[in-house]
Amino acid sequence: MYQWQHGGVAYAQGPRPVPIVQPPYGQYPGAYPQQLPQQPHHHPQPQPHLAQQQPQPERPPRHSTQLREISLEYSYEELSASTQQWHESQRLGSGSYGSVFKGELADGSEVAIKAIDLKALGAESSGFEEEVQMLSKFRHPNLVTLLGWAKHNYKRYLVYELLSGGDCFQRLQKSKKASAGCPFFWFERLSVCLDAAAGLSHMHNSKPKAFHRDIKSANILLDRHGTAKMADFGLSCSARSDSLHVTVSNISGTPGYACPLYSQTGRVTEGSEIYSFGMVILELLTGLAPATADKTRPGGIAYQIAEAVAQHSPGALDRCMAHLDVNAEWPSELARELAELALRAVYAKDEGRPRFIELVRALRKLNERFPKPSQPSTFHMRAVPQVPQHLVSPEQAQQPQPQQPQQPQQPQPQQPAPAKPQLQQAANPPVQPKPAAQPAAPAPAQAPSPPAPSPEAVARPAKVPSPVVLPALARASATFGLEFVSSAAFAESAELAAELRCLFLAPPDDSPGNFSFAVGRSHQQKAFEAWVPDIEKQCCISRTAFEVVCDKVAGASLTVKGSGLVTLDGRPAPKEATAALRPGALIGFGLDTVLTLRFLPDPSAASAASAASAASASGCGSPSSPPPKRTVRRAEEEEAMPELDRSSPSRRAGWSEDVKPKEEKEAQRLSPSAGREARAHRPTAVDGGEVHLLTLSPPPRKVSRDASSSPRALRSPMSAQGFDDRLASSSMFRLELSGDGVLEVPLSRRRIGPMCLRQQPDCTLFVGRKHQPELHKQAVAPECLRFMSRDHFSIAWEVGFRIRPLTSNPIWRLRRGAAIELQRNSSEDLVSGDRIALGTGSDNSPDAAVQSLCWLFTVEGTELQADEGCRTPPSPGGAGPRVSEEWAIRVVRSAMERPVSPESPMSPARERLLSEGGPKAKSKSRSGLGG
Ligand SMILES: Nc1ncnc2c1ncn2[C@@H]1O[C@H](COP(=O)(O)OP(=O)(O)OP(=O)(O)O)[C@@H](O)[C@H]1O
Repeated sequence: MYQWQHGGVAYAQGPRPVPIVQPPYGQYPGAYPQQLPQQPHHHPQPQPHLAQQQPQPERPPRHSTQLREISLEYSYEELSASTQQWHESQRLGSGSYGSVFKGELADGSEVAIKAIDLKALGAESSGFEEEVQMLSKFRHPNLVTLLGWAKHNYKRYLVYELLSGGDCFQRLQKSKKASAGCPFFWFERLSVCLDAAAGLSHMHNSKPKAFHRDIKSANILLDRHGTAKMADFGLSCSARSDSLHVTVSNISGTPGYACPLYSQTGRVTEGSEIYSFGMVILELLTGLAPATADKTRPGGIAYQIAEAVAQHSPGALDRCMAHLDVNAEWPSELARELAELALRAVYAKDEGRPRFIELVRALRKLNERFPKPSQPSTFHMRAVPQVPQHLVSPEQAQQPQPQQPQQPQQPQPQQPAPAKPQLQQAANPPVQPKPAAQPAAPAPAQAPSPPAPSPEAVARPAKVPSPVVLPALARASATFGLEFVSSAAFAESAELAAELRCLFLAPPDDSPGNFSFAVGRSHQQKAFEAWVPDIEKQCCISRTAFEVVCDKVAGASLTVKGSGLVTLDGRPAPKEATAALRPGALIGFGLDTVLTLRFLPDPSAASAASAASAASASGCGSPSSPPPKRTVRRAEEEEAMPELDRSSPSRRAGWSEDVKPKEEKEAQRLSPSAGREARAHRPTAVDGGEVHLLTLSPPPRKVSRDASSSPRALRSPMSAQGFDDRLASSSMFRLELSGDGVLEVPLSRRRIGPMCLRQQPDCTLFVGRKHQPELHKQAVAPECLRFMSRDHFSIAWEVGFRIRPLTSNPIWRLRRGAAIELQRNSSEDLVSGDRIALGTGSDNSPDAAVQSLCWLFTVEGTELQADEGCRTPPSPGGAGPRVSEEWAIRVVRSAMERPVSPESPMSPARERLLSEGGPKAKSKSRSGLGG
């Protein structure tokens, strides 16, 4: 076992993924033998440490003249001076060749210098010449630029442009640690895929064809703007003339990424490179490592992707979707398409894999279709000085301070600690994480002066202050607070430890007027984990769920950032929508409201209440004292909150007089009853009659009357005009689950909505076990639940409602008795009264499926008017579409007895019968009844 360092970051104990050496390993996946070499070495022979024990015969360096002709030769002295004599502080990282140092050349340009020891590696296997030759041949924005080289005795140096964003592998690792404050979002990962594919495509489409041979995330470097470039060409080689492959004798690469066919035969093809690239895409999608140290077997290697995704077995796509890296916040549709592409790339047979040019085109299209969100996430906003972010959870202050995201590789000069509010320091000095111990550095000839801050660093905005903790005494100085109200695990705050009852948020002393706080699982990780211990339920809360912007003039507002549903006073707030935050506003998370917090502009009140309730909970309260408000009179307090705030000017600390009327108006609009309602129906916060969108951008769109998708074209059972009008005016719909597989629970527990999508073009409702875990658990019989996908389908508004299946399980849409099977990833229109029948494994026909499990889609205000005598009987689980079998058979028979011409529109009641009638109705409908 050994500690593996990569780019200055120490990773799991155990062997680093090692290059492949002959003889080729057996069958993939998971077939690499346990006796993999333990020492990282890039080139098969000789191994570095062995070479040191048995020195190679001295040979003069070769090919200098030839290299001089193709690339610039630097003097050793210049490189040495640029790196402060190879000072440890300049080391960017180490690979199998040696180390890479950051240097500043005499002209001020920053470079990365790779030092290669030929004595240790051998001239033939160092890859030095290959790299110079290959990189000198190519000039491409997505291939690292080699500026030149140098030699000194048995040392060789490669001088590259400096890519200060670090490598992708490191970036992924850091994104997993919430404390590192370095998220790696889906749009960044997608852009990395496109960039890297473009660089590789350039190599493969050149003449002669060039092969990288070591494609992996660690060899994709990022510049400071996030552009990805392929690096490390030590193993690269070119084909002869027009040949499409090269057969090599030294089969090298990295396990987990290397194509199994290549590792068996030594035959390098574009397909083998595509395979490695496909593994990189899977790695970026899932955050899993293609190969990593196996913690359970000393010296063993775990193939996480092969184990989790089993890319060569049926169902790989669903498994990949189930293992998506939540840190990336992948949009489901994009992730699915990207996963499909990746799985094609790692297809077992070379011929079935796409070529790089295809990959580039497909990735470019995805980049266009899924552009980077217009409003930068909090992570990016942190680079803007006026938007500091403070996390004031006591636990998180114990964690290491976040690093600057754009400069993960660069050794930073010691920065003065950010100023903290004096009161906080006095009362409870925050724990400062100790600086990581530097590895012992060879003593430099002269004590080096600390590296001067780069021009880039000087130009960079002031470092954002780190999260601080507000100790108990300082809480009164906090500007805002988020108070715990209830969660799926805790009915009230008194059940929680006192310090978890309210998050206090405060700007630093030196902050300008406005500031913002990001709220979500990555920012207040410990608090969210404590509030919602169930991991499945935590998935409903985005890592960056929303951002609170505190503007001293305009007041506080909330902007939804994540894809997890956020409700404000029981009303769904679409992504990127901004709403004013009234004092006491209730903020809910997830469709099933797994958590409710209350926004407090002046947390001192909450502090007092928390203290009182803590005292009560711990039995310290005076026996004669009145019961603490928080535990006993929560409902009254919620209602009184806006009133209290209006009546008490002191509670308006930091709020401009100018905004009072607006704020009061807002408080009135979001009436106390809204909060009450949200709490009363905790399992479905969007439940309730009056749900509408908050302040929206862009403004509501007019409904298009496009003939193909207009409600009229869909042959609505309502009078055409009436339907259109209603649809145009209604933006609400609901989904109700029914069928034999549904447990007898009240309607509110098997219903999603009413909710609104229409005014937000990119707002999508996702349905599946992952998205409504509570509803599925409560409403679906366990035997059905077993077969249900985590991602079932999505509903979005695009002129009309559209449904898009996301699962490989069969799904049917039933309309007026006619069933169509929906194809995964292709969308179909959805109109009020449609049923979405879910195949649950055994029920692989629409007839059986609708009987066992289906969603009824209803647009508010367009409910079908059933004929007299044919009304749906009350469902055993409450009002709703569920019908008893006996009733269904009866009404289906009566419906069948009435002749209906296919041309003439059916009566709504008949449609309803057929769509609810079960197997017999369906078989009849296909034989002509349903048209
Ligand atoms: N041009 C560059 N700019 C900035 N950092 C770089 C540059 N080239 C390499 N590095 C960093 O230096 C470190 C070592 O890189 P190197 O290519 O030697 O090893 P590796 O690719 O990580 O491992 P191996 O060579 O064993 O596959 C990596 O962390 C990489 O991110």
